[in-house]
Amino acid sequence: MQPVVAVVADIREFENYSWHCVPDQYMTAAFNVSGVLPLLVPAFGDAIDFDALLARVDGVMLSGSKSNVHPSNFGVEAHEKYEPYDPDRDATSLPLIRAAIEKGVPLFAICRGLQELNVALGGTLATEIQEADGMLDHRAPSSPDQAKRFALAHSVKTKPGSCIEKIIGEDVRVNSLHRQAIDNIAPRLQVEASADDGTVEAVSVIDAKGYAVGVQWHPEYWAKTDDTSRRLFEAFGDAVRDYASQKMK
Ligand SMILES: N[C@@H](CCC(=O)NCCCC(=O)O)C(=O)O
Repeated sequence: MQPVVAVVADIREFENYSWHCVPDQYMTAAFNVSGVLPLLVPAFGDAIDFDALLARVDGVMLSGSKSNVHPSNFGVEAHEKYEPYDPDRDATSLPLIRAAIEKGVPLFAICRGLQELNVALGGTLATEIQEADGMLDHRAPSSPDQAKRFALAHSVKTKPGSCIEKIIGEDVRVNSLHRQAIDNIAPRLQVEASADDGTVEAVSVIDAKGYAVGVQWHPEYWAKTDDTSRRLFEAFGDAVRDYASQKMK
C-alpha cells in the first residue's frame, strides 16, 4: 500500500511564471522515509473542496518556507518586518489544517507548517525573535551551502511523556532556519519541546482524533541520516498507514 499525503504548495515567481511548488527535500523525505506518496496541493485557497480532498488522502504534511504567515491571520497589522508573504498558501493551509484536525487526518507540520498550525487554531506569532533579549538566533547560517544552512544548530528538550518524546527521546539537537516563532500558543496546542531560550520547538494537538504534530525545525533535510529526523518521518508514515488501513475497514 502506498498511502497519499497532501502537501500544500507555495506560490513562487520565477522565469516569468507563477509556480505552485514545494522543495524536493520535503517530498523526498516523505516518499523515502515515511513511505508515502506526497501529492502537491495547489494553493487555490477556499476554492478547494477540502472535505473532498481529505476524503482522497491519508495524511497532510505542511512544509517550511521562507515566506511568513500574513499577520492579519492572527490579528496583527502588516509590517515589513513580517514579510515576505504567501497569502495563497495561507488561504490553503489554514482551512486545510482545521479540516484535517476535525476529521482526524494525520498531520505533520514543519517550521512554517508549525506556525500555520498555531495560527489556524487561534494562536499568534512573534517575528524577528532573535532581536529580543536572551533569545538565540534561530536563523540559518549565511552560506551558499545548504548542508551548512541546515546543519544541526541547537539542543531541544522534549516534554516527558509527550508524543514527540516517545518518538525522538528527551534531548536532541536540531537545525534552525526561522526568525518567527509561536508567541501565544493556540488553546488546542500543547508544547512538546522547547529550546533553551524558551522558543516552542514542537507541539501537538490536545485531544486530537489522530496524529497531529508540528516541529519548528527541519527533519526533512537529514531524514535519511539523522536518527531524530528519521524517527519523525517514520512515525508520520506509520500514522498515515494506520489511518489508511482504518479507512479501508
Ligand atoms: N518563514 C518562517 C518559517 C520558517 C521556515 O519555514 N523556514 C524554512 C526556510 C528555509 C530556508 O531559509 O531556506 C520563519 O522565518 O519563521
